[in-house]
Amino acid sequence: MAHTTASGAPRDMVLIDQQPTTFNEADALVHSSDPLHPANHICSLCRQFYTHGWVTGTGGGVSIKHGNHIFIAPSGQQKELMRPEDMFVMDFATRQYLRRPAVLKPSACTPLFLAAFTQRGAACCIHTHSQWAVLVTLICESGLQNPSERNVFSMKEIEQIKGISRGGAGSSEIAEGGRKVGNLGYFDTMQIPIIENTAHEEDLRDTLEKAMVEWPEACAVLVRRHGVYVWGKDVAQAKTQCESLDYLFQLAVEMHKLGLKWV
Ligand SMILES: CSC[C@@H](O)[C@@H](O)C(=O)COP(=O)(O)O
Ligand SMILES: [Zn+2]
Repeated sequence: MAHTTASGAPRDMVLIDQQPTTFNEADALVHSSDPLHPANHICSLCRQFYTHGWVTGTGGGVSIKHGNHIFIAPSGQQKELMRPEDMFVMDFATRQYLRRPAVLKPSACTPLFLAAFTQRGAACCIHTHSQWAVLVTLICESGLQNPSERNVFSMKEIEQIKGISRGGAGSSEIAEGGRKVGNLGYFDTMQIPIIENTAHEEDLRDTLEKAMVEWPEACAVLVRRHGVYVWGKDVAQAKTQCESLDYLFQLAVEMHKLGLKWV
């Protein structure tokens, strides 16, 4: 059995740095025997997402909002090897870290995850580097599907579209801002905006927030040549929407190769 950390360092070294002999209040935030506790859940989700090719090579990530606490994985670490004690915990109201593991840095995706929690009332946000998501943004960029839709991915009349909600988070009939909620129907056109990539992940925040405002029904934002951010009112909704979208992105790429139109 490999006794190494997500960064590849011997596990014992990090245990000395990160696990004080006295179990303090900050550490209590990430220790639970409940597999659905956010600190445990992020680790198991990352292991699953790794097998889909969504978070390989340290890319991508996931964050969970639990009450007033935001759980965030560390930056630049192997996502499939995450441990609960590697998690950062932020107070949502004050944006102060309640727990910062020594040595590690919080994910560069943090401002993007916070945008989903703040603007959409989401409780989970997933970022993938899925090749299907990247390819869809490249096909849109080429204008070969629809020259007037380089900044949005549209699809309709595919059964899996019914797995996508309008807005991704919220449970009432009409959410804040007047947008409709509930899932898309078979004859609805699903539209996912595409924003341009930036040199640094955190610099995506302004355009991602703008896209959230301009596309109030979208439950995700594609990032050109990079991946996708998908959110939901809870972990289950964020995860299943991410799965449905990845299915649709792959299908779209295969349809494109066959010369078929998406809408
Ligand atoms: C392969 S590096 C990818 C990163 O630059 C970034 O795009 C990403 O998704 C993960 O950022 P991280 O700060 O490691 O959580
Ligand atoms: Zn990324």
